Amino acid sequence: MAQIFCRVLGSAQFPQVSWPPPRPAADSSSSAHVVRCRIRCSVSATSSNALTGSEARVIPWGCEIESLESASALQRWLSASGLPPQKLEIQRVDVGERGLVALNNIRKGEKLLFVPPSLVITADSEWSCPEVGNVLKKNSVPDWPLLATYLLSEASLMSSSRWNRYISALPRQPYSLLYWTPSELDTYLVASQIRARAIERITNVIGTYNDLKLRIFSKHPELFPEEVFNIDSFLWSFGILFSRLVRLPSMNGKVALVPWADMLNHSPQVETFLDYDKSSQGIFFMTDQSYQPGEQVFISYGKKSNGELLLSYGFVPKEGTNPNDSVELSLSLNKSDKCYKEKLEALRKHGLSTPQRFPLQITGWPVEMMAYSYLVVSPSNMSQHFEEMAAASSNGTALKMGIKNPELEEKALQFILDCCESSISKYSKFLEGGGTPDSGTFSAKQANRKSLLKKMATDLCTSERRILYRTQYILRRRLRDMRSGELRALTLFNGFRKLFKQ
Ligand SMILES: C[S@@+](CC[C@H](N)C(=O)[O-])C[C@H]1O[C@@H](n2cnc3c(N)ncnc32)[C@H](O)[C@@H]1O
Repeated sequence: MAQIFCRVLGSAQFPQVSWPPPRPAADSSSSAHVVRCRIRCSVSATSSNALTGSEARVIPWGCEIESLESASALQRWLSASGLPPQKLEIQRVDVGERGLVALNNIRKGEKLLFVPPSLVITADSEWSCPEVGNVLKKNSVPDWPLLATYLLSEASLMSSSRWNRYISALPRQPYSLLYWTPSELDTYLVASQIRARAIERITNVIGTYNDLKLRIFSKHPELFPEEVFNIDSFLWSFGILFSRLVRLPSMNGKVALVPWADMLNHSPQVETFLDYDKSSQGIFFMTDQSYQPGEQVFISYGKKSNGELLLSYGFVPKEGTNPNDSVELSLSLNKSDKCYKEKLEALRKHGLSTPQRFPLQITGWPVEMMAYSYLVVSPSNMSQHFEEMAAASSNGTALKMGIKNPELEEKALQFILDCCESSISKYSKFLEGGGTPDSGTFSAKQANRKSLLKKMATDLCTSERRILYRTQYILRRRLRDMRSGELRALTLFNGFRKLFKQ
């Protein structure tokens, strides 16, 4: 399948920005104009920060996600600005707070939306403060940080920006893992590998912001005032990109924010995605099921696991409804292994390391994980095969029969089973213990947030443990069959021996 929201990252993380060293500073003669036109936003410190757990500034843009007022204003503005009449309307919905709901009968295979390019935000969009955009472009800032800065620059201009209606309807406080504090990640996601992915992502966003600040913002303080371009506002704008940006296959993979289309929620049961229609010159999608009036219409954000959906979009689908769900199992070389160094070297040569994470699905595990396990349990007399095992762990090529033998296979399966069981026990400790008890007193808002995060973490951990239980069951059965097969062979052999002795 081609692309959908935030496909740009796939399973990898945000690419750290590194572009050529800054060129000579931009002409600052126009900066007075920029300062005049930018409405300085006063921000207050009330909520806790995803990075340090310290006090952070409240974002003054956007709205509460359940707010329909700003969504209706957005709808009116879009219609007046060239959005053709729609068969859909923004409404409060059961899944996803606000969503697009069918106004008429919609057939399977129908094309919907047709958002014109003039209503789409891309890296080529005009800046209300062109001086700001020019500095970023002169410094060859890549699309993602450029769009994050664009959003903030336009947001700070409020009604002077043409995107005011759009920005006012964006959620002020999304719940993606980008906004969880380190202590929330540690408390609620201690068992899940998604915690490490969240930390990687937060670190990358901070690194990107620091790069921008060092190379550009600090050199043009009149264009990039700290009140607007700070780490808290960047976390917000990156959060908006992670949860709403689309990559359009028919526009050579161009990334875009598509107002109106980005009100569509995700369903793991549909496969349709947004794209550009060359003939009608608009962003559209083709329904892959029919809808009756009043029903919510969905698209797919991609074949993502529940953990990946929580990471970028801040929600976990209902248990058992996501056919693309998976859980990562972390495998490590044994530090006391005589061949530890040799094995690690072979892994590194193929872009792997220790520990290494592999995705398990309810339907099975990747061949790469099996090859990695062979390498972990191989004795030193198999060192001539380490290289081949490491390669297979990386690219999934089949191991030769000479390497695969029943004894080693049994050891490898037992190793995976042990890792699975130790992971299950971490999940059970969290799920049955309910995490570390909350200490201190909280405002109603803080208590609300805590119970929401805890619910999402519990849903995620329950779905991940379910996959681990299934894997454990299959591994145990396979080992039992192997062992009973060995036993049968041994009994048969002893029977023959007795026969020949007689
Ligand atoms: C592209 S926006 C969709 C519009 C969004 N509901 C709104 O009101 O702005 C993506 C966000 O919608 C919500 N969302 C999308 N699909 C969802 C689902 N299946 N269940 C719960 N929330 C969902 C999440 O908050 C996600 O970050």
